[in-house]
Amino acid sequence: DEGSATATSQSNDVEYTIPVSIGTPAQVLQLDLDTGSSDLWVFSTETESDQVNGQTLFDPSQSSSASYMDGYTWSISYGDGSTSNGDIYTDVVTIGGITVSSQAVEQAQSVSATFTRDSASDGLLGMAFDSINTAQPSQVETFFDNAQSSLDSFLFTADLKHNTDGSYGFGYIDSSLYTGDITYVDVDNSQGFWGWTSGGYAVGSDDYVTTDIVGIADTGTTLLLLDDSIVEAYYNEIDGSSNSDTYSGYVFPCSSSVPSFTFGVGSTTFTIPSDYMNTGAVYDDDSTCFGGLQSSSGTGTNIFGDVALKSAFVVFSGADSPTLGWATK
Ligand SMILES: O=C(CNCCc1c[nH]c2ccccc12)Nc1scc(-c2ccccc2)c1C(=O)NCc1ccccc1
Repeated sequence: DEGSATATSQSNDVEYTIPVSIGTPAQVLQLDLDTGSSDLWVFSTETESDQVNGQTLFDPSQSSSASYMDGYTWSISYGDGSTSNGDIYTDVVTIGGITVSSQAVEQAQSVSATFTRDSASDGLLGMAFDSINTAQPSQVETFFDNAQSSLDSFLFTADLKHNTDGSYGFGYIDSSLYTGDITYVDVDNSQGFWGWTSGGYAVGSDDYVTTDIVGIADTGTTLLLLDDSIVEAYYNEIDGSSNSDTYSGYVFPCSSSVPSFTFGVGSTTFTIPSDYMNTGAVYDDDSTCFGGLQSSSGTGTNIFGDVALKSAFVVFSGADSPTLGWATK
């Protein structure tokens, strides 16, 4: 099979959600497809009611195909400090026309404030590798792994767009979504992520700097998070920029002009346009803007999040030796 689903940009590209059908009859939730984690979890009728804020709740009691996984629990914490946990049912899950008949659907019994506030997302669809799934007493598999036998090709694609809807493809590559060739790079999934190494970077029209940047392709992280040396070189080019404690990152006057950012992929390069590098005004001052490039110090890895991924058509190819494909669009 092959299929695709609309990737809806939420709140100016903070995250991208897709419709996921769960249960019989189908209950459709908007989930944040996240290549940086491996738990499929949903807001549920089991979620603490004071932690729900407009999200659509999955109700296993209304699904004739739901089956409780007795004794199973899950508990996840993300690097930004947000957390969620609960118990697990299996049920039929369909995404972009691809159906997995018995997918572990982790029910949130508790979520942290970040998720409560995020009314645009009814949960996460983890699409990293099974080794970092948090289910106990034993791990459960991702939708991507469970769908492998029914996908024409064992891959999914991301065509994320700036302030508009893009798409995720499953099991096939839609050649109308990109131009030129797809450049494939090796993936190191030893940490459970879509890990890869970029060959270097350039700030605006400055010279390209050849240097290995080891990072992950992460649709679940909004920003591009890189080493301090690169981040400092970038903000040196923006008048009035500073690393703000108040806003926990680099900010600059919204009137400043902002350079593009280029990163290496194999023997080619991709350029993030200037307007993707400005995420807009901070919450309490509309003349101060927050940068799309921020420091990765403290994260344990460089993260090519949505700011970088939406500059390309990206193929997540999950054979035994997984690869990442990048194409211009
Ligand atoms: O967890 C994921 C992917 N799922 C995110 C789901 C999610 C987590 N809050 C969410 C809030 C809304 C929607 C989805 C999510 N990626 C990785 S790998 C390493 C780190 C990390 C480790 C240590 C320190 C920092 C990052 C993260 C991380 O926390 N990213 C989110 C983030 C990164 C920076 C700032 C904010 C969030």
